[in-house]
Amino acid sequence: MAFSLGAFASPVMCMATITTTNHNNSHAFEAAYIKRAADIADKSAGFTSPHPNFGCVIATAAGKVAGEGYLYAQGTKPAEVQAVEAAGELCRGATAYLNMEPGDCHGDHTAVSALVKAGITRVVVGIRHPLRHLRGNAVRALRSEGVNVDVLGEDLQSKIIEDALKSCLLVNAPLIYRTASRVPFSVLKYAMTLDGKIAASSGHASWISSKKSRSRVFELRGRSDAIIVGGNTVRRDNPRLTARHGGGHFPMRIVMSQTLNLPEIANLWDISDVPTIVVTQRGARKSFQKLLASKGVEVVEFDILNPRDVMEYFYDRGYLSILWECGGTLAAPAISSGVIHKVFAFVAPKIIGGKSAPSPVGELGMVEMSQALNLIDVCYEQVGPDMLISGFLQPIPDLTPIIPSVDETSAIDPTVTPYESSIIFFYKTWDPYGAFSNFSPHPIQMQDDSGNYLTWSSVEHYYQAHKFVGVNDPVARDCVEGIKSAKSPEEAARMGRTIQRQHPDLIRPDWETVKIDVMYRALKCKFSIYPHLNSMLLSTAGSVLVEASPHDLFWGGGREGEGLNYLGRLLMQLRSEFLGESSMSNESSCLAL
Ligand SMILES: NC(=O)C1=CN([C@@H]2O[C@H](COP(=O)(O)OP(=O)(O)OC[C@H]3O[C@@H](n4cnc5c(N)ncnc54)[C@H](OP(=O)(O)O)[C@@H]3O)[C@@H](O)[C@H]2O)C=CC1
Ligand SMILES: Nc1c(N[C@@H]2O[C@H](COP(=O)(O)O)[C@@H](O)[C@H]2O)[nH]c(=O)[nH]c1=O
Repeated sequence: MAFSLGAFASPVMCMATITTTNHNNSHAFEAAYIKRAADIADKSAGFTSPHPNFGCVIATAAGKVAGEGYLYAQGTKPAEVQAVEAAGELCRGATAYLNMEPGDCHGDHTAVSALVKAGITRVVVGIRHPLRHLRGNAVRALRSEGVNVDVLGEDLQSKIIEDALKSCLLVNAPLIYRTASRVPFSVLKYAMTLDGKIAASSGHASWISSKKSRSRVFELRGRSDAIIVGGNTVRRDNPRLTARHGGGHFPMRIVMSQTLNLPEIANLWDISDVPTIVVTQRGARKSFQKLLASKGVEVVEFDILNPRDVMEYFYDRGYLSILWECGGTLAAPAISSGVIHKVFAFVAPKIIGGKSAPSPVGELGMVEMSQALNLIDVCYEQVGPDMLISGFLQPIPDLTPIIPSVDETSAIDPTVTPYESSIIFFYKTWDPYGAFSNFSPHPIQMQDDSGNYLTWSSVEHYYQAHKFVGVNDPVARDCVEGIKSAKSPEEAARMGRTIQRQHPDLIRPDWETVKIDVMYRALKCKFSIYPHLNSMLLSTAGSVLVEASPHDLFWGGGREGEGLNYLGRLLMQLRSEFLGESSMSNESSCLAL
């Protein structure tokens, strides 16, 4: 079977290759059905936003497709329900293939109960739901109903399965990127001549790419929530930016203009078919803002108009994917601020020349080829006479790990089952598990290098001060004393971090290698000498512990599990060690208070 992944995920001449082995052969059917589910899920791209694209294929034990379905638009019948209805009685004992674990926005488990009631006995899931509050729920619910669930990459592993898994990631790439980066998934698209120009030096650009390529652009538009251009493109091209002939939905149009020095009459101000939003600098041409408002064009002012702030704003408004069709002036800051995830470049076999003719990306401040940004997962596809080159600027984020990697989980704590364990988040001291925070008011007594026991007001005091311990400099010794007598853990943290930033020369040279051990010793003392803390830690056995710091990506878990969560890991390691000991023992370098 051969299925295409659609415009954002074109399979044509992709760099990834599949090597077939015996193991792969046994997974070939599984992979084909999952790819089919991803393929039909892709049909709704643009319509389901901000929901994911869901597809479901039901196959009988004999390998016959009995029913299919995909989520047509948000609020419509779930893919699983449609597939079950189509398959009818053939569902009994059949396998359902889902490109993504179903969500459960309304709390009614519609998809799960449809599969269970229909008599499906096995479900193969492409990827777990990317949103943390939904991730794992449906898989757990199906398993608790006795359905055999296999998740790609977890329960099924082979090269061919990896490839099918990738199809599932690609079909919901916008949601995955949006979740990880907290900006909408952004694609920069441009058409350029073979000599790298997006217009003649006069600014004339219609047309560089062929009609076939431009039809492809309509498709890309139809998969996006909005299209962005800069002020110059509006002044020069008077674009419409509609998805005409594309068959997709009609995206919003967004114009970024600092000056608002824009024409009074423009195609984009005609909002009879699609709305337009103009984003601008606060206070820019108030009279023009009024004119736009009178035509029904929404104007949004920013203190400083830049791509990142604009993208964060549209993230908050729920946008999933954005197509940038600007020129190089705006494309450059969009790339350098890290908001562009994917590039679609249509290269036409034409040469226009011209020293001042614009190119697709303006100044990025790079001076050596070694600084060039390399695209990932590059695809080459011929569209009419043009070549379409597409690829990602940032790798597809891995949202699954919490500890962070599945392989490491059992090494850290064998009581934790990756994916299926509940997660206990802690962060602020007033949270239910706030005592796990290093800021909790639990003094510890630790032996110093000379064997004397010193009291530290909190783990944080001890940790921050040890950045400067052993440095042969009176200023470093003062830092240790200053942090030790800080009035609160917050103050200790502030002092330690500020001095580290301003005087990196005062930090002990081995800090990066010893800091985990420093923290481990302090935590071991804290959880050894306070019996109620020890019990609290043991009571969490089997759960993943995550410090829910959105900022600290080393000690904390980050906003969406992207952090390394070293504090959570150390606590799980300690828990495992305590559970392995018959009685609580005190570390020799730590004294009970
Ligand atoms: N072949 C192709 O694929 C395409 C070709 N073109 C061609 O390119 C030319 C226009 O390119 P270009 O001049 O680069 O136009 P852009 O579309 O990149 O627009 C640049 C404008 O964007 C606005 N802007 C808002 N915020 C920022 C910011 N933070 N940084 C930079 N600019 C910002 C400014 O508008 P303001 O001045 O109003 O404040 C600026 O002048 C035209 O000839 C057009 O035909 C354009 C798009 C695609
Ligand atoms: N010149 C050029 C493109 N230019 C882009 O398309 C916009 C015009 O869109 P519309 O008014 O809807 O047809 C224009 O402002 C610019 O953003 N695109 C392409 O695929 N190929 C081309 O050769």
